[in-house]
Amino acid sequence: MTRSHQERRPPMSSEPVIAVHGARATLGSRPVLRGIDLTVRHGEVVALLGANGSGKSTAVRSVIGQVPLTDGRIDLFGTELRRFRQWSRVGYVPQRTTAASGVPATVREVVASGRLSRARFGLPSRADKAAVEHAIELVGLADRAKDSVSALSGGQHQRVLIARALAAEPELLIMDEPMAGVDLASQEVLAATLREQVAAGTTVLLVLHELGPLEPLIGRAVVLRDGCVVHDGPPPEAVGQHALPGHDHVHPHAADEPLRTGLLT
Ligand SMILES: Nc1ncnc2c1ncn2[C@@H]1O[C@H](COP(=O)(O)OP(=O)(O)OP(=O)(O)O)[C@@H](O)[C@H]1O
Repeated sequence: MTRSHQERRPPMSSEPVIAVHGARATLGSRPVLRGIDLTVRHGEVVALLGANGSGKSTAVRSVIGQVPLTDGRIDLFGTELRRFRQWSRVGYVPQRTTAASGVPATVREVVASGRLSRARFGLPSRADKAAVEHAIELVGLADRAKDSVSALSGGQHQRVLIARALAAEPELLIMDEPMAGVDLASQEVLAATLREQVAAGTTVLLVLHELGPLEPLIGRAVVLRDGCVVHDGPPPEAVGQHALPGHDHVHPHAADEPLRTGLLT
């Protein structure tokens, strides 16, 4: 990332970046998280793995405050979630949806929206604009910056979402299945982008259904089953080949999904 990104980093703290203790959450009447513990320390790259419906998305959505806990506690950067306000330190890339957004925003506008949490006094500063351009370059879309996002492929959409998260130069990047439905060329761009973030010291929590091209970056894997952690340690070797014991993940983004997907939903 940029020099300013490196310089901006606070001194290494012994506080975990994410600390989840005994987290329970219910969606509808269904207990989806059933007492999860998860700790992510500064500079770690942690993959959250598990079968469809095991609670991965719910777990990361609870970490960013989108799903309330019925029990347990979550701290971000040493602050209890309900008192945490420093959201510009956190970049979030949601799971890609297939709903059309219909929003005729350009690539640059969508990426710039990710910088709003850092902009002061309303107008974007020179540094804000530079960070937006840098994020667009990182994901290899500089030549598409003025194009409407509705003209992009699914993989390019995903790159825009990631650039939007990177525009704020977050210290913690949380991504929900960033490789889902992404073509090989975009996967390589995303892996290179992530490598650069990790080298700059960014802490990363990723929901994945296979390690794939990100495998060399992953330091630890946490595997969920039925809302419980069943493994927390080295990435299971066979995950890249879909051979995790009990693996029954069916990918939600099948090849026949529409190319145009909702960016802002
Ligand atoms: N809004 C909701 N209301 C009720 N149940 C829900 C809701 N959202 C998710 N669920 C259920 O909660 C469970 C966990 O869902 P979640 O999306 O966290 O799983 P996941 O591990 O991320 O799955 P996937 O790999 O398919 O994305 C599933 O059984 C799902 O059907």
